[in-house]
Amino acid sequence: MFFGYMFVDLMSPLQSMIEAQRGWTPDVFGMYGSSEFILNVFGFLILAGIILDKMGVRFTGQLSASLMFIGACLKYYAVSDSFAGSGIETWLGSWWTSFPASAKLASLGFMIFGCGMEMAGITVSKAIAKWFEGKEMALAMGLEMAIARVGVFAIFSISPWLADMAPATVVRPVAFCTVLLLIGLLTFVIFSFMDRKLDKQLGLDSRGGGGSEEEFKVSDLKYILSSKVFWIIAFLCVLYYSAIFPFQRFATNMLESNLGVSAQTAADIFRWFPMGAAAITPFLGRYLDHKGKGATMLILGAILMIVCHLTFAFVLPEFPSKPVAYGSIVLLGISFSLVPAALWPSVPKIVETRYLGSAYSLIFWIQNIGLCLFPMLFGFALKYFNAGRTEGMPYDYTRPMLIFVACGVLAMLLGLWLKAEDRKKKYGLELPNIKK
Ligand SMILES: NCCCC[C@H](NC(=O)[C@@H](N)CCCCN)C(=O)O
Repeated sequence: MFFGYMFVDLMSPLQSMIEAQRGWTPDVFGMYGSSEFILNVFGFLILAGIILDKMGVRFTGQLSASLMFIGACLKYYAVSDSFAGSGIETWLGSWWTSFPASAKLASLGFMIFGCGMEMAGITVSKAIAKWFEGKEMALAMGLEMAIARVGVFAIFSISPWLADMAPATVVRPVAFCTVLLLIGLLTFVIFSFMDRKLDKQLGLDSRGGGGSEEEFKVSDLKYILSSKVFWIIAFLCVLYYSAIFPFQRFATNMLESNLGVSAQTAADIFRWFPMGAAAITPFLGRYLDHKGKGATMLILGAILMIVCHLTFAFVLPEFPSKPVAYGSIVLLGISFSLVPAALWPSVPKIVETRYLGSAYSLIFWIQNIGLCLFPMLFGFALKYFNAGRTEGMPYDYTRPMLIFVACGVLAMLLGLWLKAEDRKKKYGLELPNIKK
């Protein structure tokens, strides 16, 4: 997860450089960002959930880590100098000419990587639920997400530094993260041995099944799809995350434009966002394990996000102050701890373990639709509202940012609805995870 999250965001602080070196304008950059989710949206994630519930965490984990590595290799080739001037580049550049050939192949690589990354995400969640059932599950998930956030922090620091080394190039950070993904694949193989040992101790079969619960059947999906609370969680998830991950991709340039600073300085400010989240998420997970209050945490997280995005939209352009920028980013980090820390451990409370993988995959699927559309929508909004902008001028982010504010408002309303449903139907979303 650490290396995966690094790979996802390695281009984020390099928007200006990739525009200068490979001609990726903001709309191209936005579409490239969306490509991570395209195959998932067109059904791969549903299949991934079924594979996970049928084949178990070890097989699915190794398959997903392999896909991540293959996708990364393709993306590396797309931005490399050997691709520039090749026959493939000529052919890819001969159609849909407004979208550069390097962006087309990099997007294909990112699509394959994205399948592996999301499949790994659900696999890891199911593995944690298996290893920590009735124990410190939220803390374990919180730590996993904290490690992922440290990855984002690390890449926001390392990527511009690697890219800026003479001769400045976007290729170096891509190559670096591709090697890390190979190491990630090897670490999952090691985990698989440990997981097999756990199964032996628990008396489970080679796929981690065969305990007291029934085996998963594809028809079980109907139990998930007919649950109202499942849909509330899924829509809350898509709205909340659509205002976080797509924003993350544009945040460096937003700060660059609003504060009038360099890309490096903007990335230096923004990298504290995942760090804030990394520091707090495990504590909130622990709180949830011992005290509960999951639904309340979701509402609070959405409110904090609204405040932050309003600040980026209206306050920063008027008062381009670094303390205001840092303050809002730390606050957004707190929001980004509250929601994930409460959201993911809530899923095992509303569905049975045998179809937990499919429940996670359906939530990820709906979330991926948002993550796929929002960078495009935001990229187009940015271009539309900056129609008169000339090369080198800062972008105006005020009106595009309202897209993210609206997501926050809707997520907050869903959080309130979820809390009301929980009070009525007693899912235990406000109760601690640890059973004494
Ligand atoms: N075991 C993973 C729990 C979910 C963590 C969550 N990630 C997602 O929701 C992903 N579907 C989206 C990741 C987008 C970047 N690739 C998180 O909070 O990071």
